[in-house]
Amino acid sequence: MSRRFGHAALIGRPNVGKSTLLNRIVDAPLAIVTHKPQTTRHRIMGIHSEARGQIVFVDTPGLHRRRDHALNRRLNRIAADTSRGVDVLVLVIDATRQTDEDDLALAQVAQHEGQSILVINKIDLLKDRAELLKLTERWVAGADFKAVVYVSALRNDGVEDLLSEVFKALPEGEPAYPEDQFTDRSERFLAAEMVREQLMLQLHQEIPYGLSVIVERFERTGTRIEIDALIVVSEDRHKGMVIGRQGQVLKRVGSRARAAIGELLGERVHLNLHVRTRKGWIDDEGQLDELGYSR
Ligand SMILES: Nc1nc2c(ncn2[C@@H]2O[C@H](COP(=O)(O)OP(=O)(O)OP(=O)(O)O)[C@@H](O)[C@H]2O)c(=O)[nH]1
Repeated sequence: MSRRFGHAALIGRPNVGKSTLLNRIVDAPLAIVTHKPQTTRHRIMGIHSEARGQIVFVDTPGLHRRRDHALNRRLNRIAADTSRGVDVLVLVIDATRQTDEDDLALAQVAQHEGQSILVINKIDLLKDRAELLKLTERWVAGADFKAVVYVSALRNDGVEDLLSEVFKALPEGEPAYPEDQFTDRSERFLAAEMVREQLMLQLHQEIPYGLSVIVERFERTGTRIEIDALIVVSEDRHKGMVIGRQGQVLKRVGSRARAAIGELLGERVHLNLHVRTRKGWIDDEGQLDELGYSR
């Protein structure tokens, strides 16, 4: 059997479960997952390798209706750029809830020249199978999908079916990455994302949007990895919230992130966190560059 190789983009509105699905596929906490929408800000690749071949999955930030911040405009552009030039578009929707932001993603599928697959995710939350049929009929009418796959990323149901459908849609080809590599991202980047994940879990709704994490030092000493990470907030009053009374919040973030990074990399980690205010960074093109957001 000849092997297949290609790229598949996961698209869909924020919070439908794209990151959870990507983590299932690569079997690692690669894309950060929280209960808050707009978590994914960067383009992340997850590489799946097996006997049938290799699929490079590209996770994209969910498309946003609001274009009033420079950050949102960049996120929408990354999502649109990513879906061009891939072999397969995988549109993910939430079985329990659709909004007009899903229509933005559907329009992207309708324009795509390659093949597309529809993933109806979170089926664990759906009690009535008849609902699922109605939902499917409605969505397949909107674009020319090669397949429809029912998934619960949370319970790891249907992920294998999705992989089979993607392989069918890919051209023959040899793997481009070593078989043990599961992402294109550096360990440094993954460490910063894990600190950001913990911050988002610990803080209130308002702050995480204006918050970024930079790893300033990532160094292997004999027995462990030493990491210095800087947390950037956009307002002074947020600094206190990140630190918490007697440093409690920051301490909790630090110990959980340290454990998560250690687990992902399989090594002992020492993590130092610092907090600094940079006013208005989410609207400042220069600071967005510096913080690593691609243009
Ligand atoms: N019940 C259930 N919840 C799910 C499932 N998949 C994802 N979720 C939850 O849905 C929420 C959003 O998941 P994410 O994976 O962050 O969604 P996303 O599409 O990557 O969101 P953005 O990063 O904002 O684009 C999280 O709370 C997940 O735990 C599923 O199959 N079933």
